[in-house]
Amino acid sequence: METEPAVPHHNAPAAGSKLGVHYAQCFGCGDEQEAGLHLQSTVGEGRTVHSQFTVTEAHQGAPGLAHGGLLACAFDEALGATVGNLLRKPAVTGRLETDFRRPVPVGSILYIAATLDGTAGRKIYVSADGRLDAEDGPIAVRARGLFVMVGLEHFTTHGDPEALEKFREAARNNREDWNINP
Ligand SMILES: CCCCCCCCCCCCCC(=O)SCCNC(=O)CCNC(=O)[C@H](O)C(C)(C)COP(=O)(O)OP(=O)(O)OC[C@H]1O[C@@H](n2cnc3c(N)ncnc32)[C@H](O)[C@@H]1OP(=O)(O)O
Repeated sequence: METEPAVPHHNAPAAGSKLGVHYAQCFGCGDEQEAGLHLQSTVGEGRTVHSQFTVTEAHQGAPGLAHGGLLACAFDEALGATVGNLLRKPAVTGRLETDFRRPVPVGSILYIAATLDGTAGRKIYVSADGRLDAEDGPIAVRARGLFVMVGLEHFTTHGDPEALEKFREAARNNREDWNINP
């Protein structure tokens, strides 16, 4: 199947919109996860989303340095937020590749710029660069992801239906519409 350009949903948030927490318990963005990454994201121009993540002592691997797995988590979240908010269709990570180019010290801010690269049927291709301490800082991490669109039953079958209902209620209160039938 040919890859086509990804077209943002007509109700996708406009450039400049700050994206809220999608789920309070999410390790990537949730505000009820004390040691979580607390990623904050804003929609950029075109098919981009910009996210920031401050590396704390809770995120160490080697002393004073971010753990690579947590950096991969930050990219999973940033790429997932890009897919979910721009396409507004439920999708899960099928594949995530990360290149770690520079060490990321505790106290750094990682500036992650993610772009929707294309779609092929249910597959969504997305990639991101993470720069150290400034939007034009040196690239520390690069990632490419393949997300796969799923129906809502993916979450009701495998996840926690009660928590999912609260999530949907919050989305309804925010008047967010999801296309749940990719
Ligand atoms: C309001 C909006 C707010 C939104 C905010 C949201 C923010 C969210 C932030 C959250 C961030 C965190 C996000 C997370 O952390 S999501 C959590 C981590 N991910 C998962 O748990 C997913 C687990 N995997 C699965 O459930 C299934 O394997 C899926 C659903 C992915 C596919 O199983 P399914 O049976 O349904 O489909 P299929 O197997 O026929 O595959 C379909 C197509 O895909 C291709 N394929 C599949 N896998 C791979 C692979 N690894 N490499 C290359 N290709 C792969 C496959 O070849 C096929 O292609 P084709 O043959 O058609 O060409």
